[in-house]
Amino acid sequence: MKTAVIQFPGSNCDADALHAARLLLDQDATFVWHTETALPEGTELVFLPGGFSYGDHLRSGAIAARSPIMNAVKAHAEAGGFVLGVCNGFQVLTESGLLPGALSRNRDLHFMCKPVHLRVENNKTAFSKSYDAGQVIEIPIAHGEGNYYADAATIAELEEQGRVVFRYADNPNGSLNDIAGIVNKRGNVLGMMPHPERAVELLLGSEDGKGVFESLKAK
Ligand SMILES: NC(=O)CC[C@H](N)C(=O)O
Repeated sequence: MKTAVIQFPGSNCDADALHAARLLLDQDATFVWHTETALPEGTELVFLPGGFSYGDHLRSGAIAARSPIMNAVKAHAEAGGFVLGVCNGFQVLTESGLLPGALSRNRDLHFMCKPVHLRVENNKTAFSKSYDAGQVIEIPIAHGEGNYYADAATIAELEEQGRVVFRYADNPNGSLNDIAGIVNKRGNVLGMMPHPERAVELLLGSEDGKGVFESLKAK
């Protein structure tokens, strides 16, 4: 699966994202700088990595969401292409309107960096089909603003449509309904705060994140 990893000033999980993509999806995965206006020909997956784009100035992901490459990312998503946003990438997706809701300061106002347990709530999506329904996986979080919020109608819609893909087993940040990852209505855009790319080899402590990439590969 041909993958483009978008780099913003302040991205810091871009190398890990590229490594995971090359390991599990496609040797030819490439970086794309945020000032570009087009994705490489034939891109199937856009990977928005974690980090502190623009130093989290204004709000996490707010400036990155308005960078030139995002027009191409939106067009890619509208055409049905896959988009995976992890951590700051999830924040960029909510800020750009590709996913609903917002990520606000963690409940305890601390940056948190630790492995957490997630329950796979929906294993029918292109990003989760290699997991079992209800499977509990261990993937690290590393964020200060991962507290998922949306209005009650949006939360109800996400739940009714099975769009909560990953839920925290032990909510670390105050996210409504323990939400750790959601998909858009069409199912081709996933945002999640935990970092699957940091859990793709046992050397890293867990390989439970591999399923996200293996699901995409099997799509
Ligand atoms: N690892 C990350 O992507 C950090 C995300 C974000 N800037 C935060 O701290 O909330």
